[in-house]
Amino acid sequence: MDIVYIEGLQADAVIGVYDWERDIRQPLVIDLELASDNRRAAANDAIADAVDYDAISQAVVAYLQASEFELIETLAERLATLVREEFGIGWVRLRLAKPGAVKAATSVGVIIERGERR
Ligand SMILES: Nc1nc2c(c(=O)[nH]1)N=C([C@H](O)[C@@H](O)CO)CN2
Repeated sequence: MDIVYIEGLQADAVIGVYDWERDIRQPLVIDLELASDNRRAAANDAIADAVDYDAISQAVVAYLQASEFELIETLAERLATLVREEFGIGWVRLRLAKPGAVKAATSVGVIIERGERR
């Protein structure tokens, strides 16, 4: 299995459990590892045969900007489903960070893996 990755994808979203968080947008940072078999794309030198990190980045940012969940767990789960279903990705590892959430921490967040790694 090969991997196509996206690192440090940033967007602001309505996210959080507290009342004050429902009226503001907060920065989120996403890292994605996407299962791929890069051999066909490499052999044909064709984007049509590749996992298109640009198209996936655009879809993820659009989803983040429109989302209004309370928990980052929920958002992470929905993003993993979006990537797998819309782009036919068999396995994804997703790290969702909410850097401003805890004053004493550089960042907090979740890491999930969904699908079969093969
Ligand atoms: N496991 C989680 N813990 C917390 C979350 C969360 O989404 N998942 N959210 C918050 C608050 O919204 C916090 O980010 C405000 O600073 C607290 N704990």
